[in-house]
Amino acid sequence: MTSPEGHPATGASFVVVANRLPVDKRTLPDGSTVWKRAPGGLVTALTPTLATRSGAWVGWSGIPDSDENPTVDGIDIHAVPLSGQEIADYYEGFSNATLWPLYHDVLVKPEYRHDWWDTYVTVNRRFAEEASRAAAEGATVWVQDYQLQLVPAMLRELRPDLSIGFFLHIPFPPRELFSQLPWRTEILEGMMGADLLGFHLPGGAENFQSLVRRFLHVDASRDGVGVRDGYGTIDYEGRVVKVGSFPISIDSATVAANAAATGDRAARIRAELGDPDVLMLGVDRLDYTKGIDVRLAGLERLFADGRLDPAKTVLVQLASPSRERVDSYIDIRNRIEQTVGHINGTYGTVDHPPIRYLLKPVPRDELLAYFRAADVCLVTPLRDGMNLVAKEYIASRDDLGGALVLSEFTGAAAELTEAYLMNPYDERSVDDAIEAAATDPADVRGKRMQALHDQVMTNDVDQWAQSFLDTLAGKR
Ligand SMILES: Nc1ncnc2c1ncn2[C@@H]1O[C@H](COP(=O)(O)OP(=O)(O)O)[C@@H](O)[C@H]1O
Ligand SMILES: O=P(O)(O)OC[C@H]1O[C@H](O[C@H]2O[C@H](CO)[C@@H](O)[C@H](O)[C@H]2O)[C@H](O)[C@@H](O)[C@@H]1O
Repeated sequence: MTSPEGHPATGASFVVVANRLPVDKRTLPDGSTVWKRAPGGLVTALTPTLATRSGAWVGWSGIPDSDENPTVDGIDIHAVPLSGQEIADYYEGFSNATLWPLYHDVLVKPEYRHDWWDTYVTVNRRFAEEASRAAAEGATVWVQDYQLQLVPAMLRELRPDLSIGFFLHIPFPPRELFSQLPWRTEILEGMMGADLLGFHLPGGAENFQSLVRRFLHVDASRDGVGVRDGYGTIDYEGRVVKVGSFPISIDSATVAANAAATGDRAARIRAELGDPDVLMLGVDRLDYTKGIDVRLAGLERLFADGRLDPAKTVLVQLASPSRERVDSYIDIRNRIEQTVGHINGTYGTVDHPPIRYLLKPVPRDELLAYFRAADVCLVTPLRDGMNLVAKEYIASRDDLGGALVLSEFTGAAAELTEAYLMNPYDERSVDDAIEAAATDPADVRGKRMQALHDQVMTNDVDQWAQSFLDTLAGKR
């Protein structure tokens, strides 16, 4: 059934459009398969809104050529199928070998390929068409992230009745870097299809305003953008587009409760590791942005200089495989594995290698037990949009144990100012922060953790979603 305007009368009044669906296909021991809700912060944050507003989620399953549409926990799934070639060109290529490095300070050289761009346009159109089919007349549609920057304008053209939001989860680069992009005007025009554009930090929003002034020749407000309110405005094609800063967070209360319930697993982890004086932890997707190499180099210097004792220190590095066919990811994996081998070979003994490295995702409860066990969590990215690991570690520590070493180049550093902040480009800063976090007196570390814990418990992911959606709805 369609409305007089030809839009689905029974569609969803709230639609999320994201590269990934919020579900995973799992294989059971008997070989059968089931779809399960993926344990991500975004789906947790949006589940109440999805349930109360008859919501739908448009995305890719992560599997080539799959168009199964399972309903999981009441979420109406609209799968967007991608062929193997499209995964190579749109996801691994344009999204993760062009945009990802360009938006992360050109840490590796972005590849600018016209065939990848053509597939990015084709796939963005497919997402927009599926969102158009899913949305009821006048619905709110929230488009997520750099993989789908053309969707807002494509969707507005198909469905001018919709209220469209867009949120970028990674940094938005300054003019000097963004201008490299051969399709810079098209990307900006694509994003400007939204009614509200959200970034983690005011700086990203202000970079965007500067770029649309330069390349789209539009009038963008010049007052600073505030955090969660005080948005900027851009006059564009007879509409006013809002631009704001909405730092994402985690489901803090659930993380805190589940971490506290891990029981004595944290103590057993320490015992299994030989009861070290200092247990350090790294938890990351294996990505060159995350600075896993930075923390390994810092640890090696601290061992070499006698500032930390390798016999009494353990670093557990939990890494989850990511974008494994992209060259820069193959390179960083090789470099990290070589360095781990070098440090263990040089500073370890047969029964005490100081670094324990795992390349596989760890089950959620086990991860929370590691957070509870660790004296120091090392979050050392060269650039990161937010970094939820930092917030998960802090939420896990209602016992006020532990200390967070945090790179200034993460979005999280803007709020988590009581962390042991460091500049990953400055060896002295790296070494001093790691050493201080490991050796400061318990009362100093406890006070810092108290302030961090209060911050993360007060600002959770529900607040993030509500502040964005209220601003989109004109309530703020
Ligand atoms: N080895 C791992 N095992 C299980 N979960 C992981 C692992 N590494 C990262 N994660 C989870 O993935 C998420 C990473 O989010 P974030 O730090 O924001 O970075 P990104 O989204 O860039 O990977 C967190 O929820 C974290 O707990
Ligand atoms: O989908 P993948 O290619 O496997 O990558 C996983 C996600 O990585 C990126 O995460 C970002 O979003 C986080 C939440 O806002 C933020 O904390 C982090 O700093 C970002 O890197 C990416 O933006 C997502 O689209 C990916 O799904």
